[in-house]
Amino acid sequence: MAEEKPAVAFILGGPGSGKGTQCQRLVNEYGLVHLSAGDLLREERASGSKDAELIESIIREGKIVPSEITVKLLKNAMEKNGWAKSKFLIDGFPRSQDNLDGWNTMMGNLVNFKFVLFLDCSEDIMTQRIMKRAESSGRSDDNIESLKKRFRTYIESTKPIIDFYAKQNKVVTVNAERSIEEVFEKIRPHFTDF
Ligand SMILES: Nc1ncnc2c1ncn2[C@@H]1O[C@H](COP(=O)(O)OP(=O)(O)OP(=O)(O)O)[C@@H](O)[C@H]1O
Ligand SMILES: Nc1ccn([C@H]2C[C@H](O)[C@@H](COP(=O)(O)O)O2)c(=O)n1
Ligand SMILES: [Mg+2]
Repeated sequence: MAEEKPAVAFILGGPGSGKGTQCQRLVNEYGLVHLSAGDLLREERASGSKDAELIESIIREGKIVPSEITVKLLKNAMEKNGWAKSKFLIDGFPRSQDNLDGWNTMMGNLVNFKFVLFLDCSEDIMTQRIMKRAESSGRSDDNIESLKKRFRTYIESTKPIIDFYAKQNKVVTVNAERSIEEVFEKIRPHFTDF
């Protein structure tokens, strides 16, 4: 019998829109598996692998790591979590056409892609949140110079991916400017049958 395909939702939005925060809420509520592409890249950087320096320079510059690296990390993490048994929230991916092409080539036929959750938030609010987070996060890209570059990358490379999925009616857009609880209440119904 053919193996069941894991359900996948992509969670997208600008830096500080609340992707990680809302994924954690969904994990607590529905037992989904949260995989943050950024977290996996930071772990890979910390492991000192051959890609570590490249990942660090790209993260600091607010650019996007090549899909060969990121898709492999995501696939490994999905396998570790139990391939077909799990339902995955993939946070911060695909962030570019290269990410999307790499995913389609390596994973397209292996998963049951459901939809993109887009957390829509103004740059002003995202800046306030990231600068607050910077006080304790220790992230090398939580500073105003890197943040400006991340916003540029978001507009130039990630927004077109969200638009691409929107044209196929595959995007659930949620206003992410409200409190954590209010945002979660808007998101929750979309995951009851996920
Ligand atoms: N709705 C909200 N209202 C107020 N603060 C929020 C809200 N959502 C998240 N935050 C706070 O904003 C900061 C950024 O949130 P989070 O890390 O979830 O964003 P993100 O989209 O994952 O960002 P990044 O892309 O940089 O990883 C955190 O400190 C978080 O506690
Ligand atoms: N698909 C991805 C996701 C993340 N990165 C890099 C570049 C981002 O600025 C950084 C942090 O990601 P976040 O934790 O903010 O989601 O990680 C990437 O290159 N490709
Ligand atoms: Mg995050």
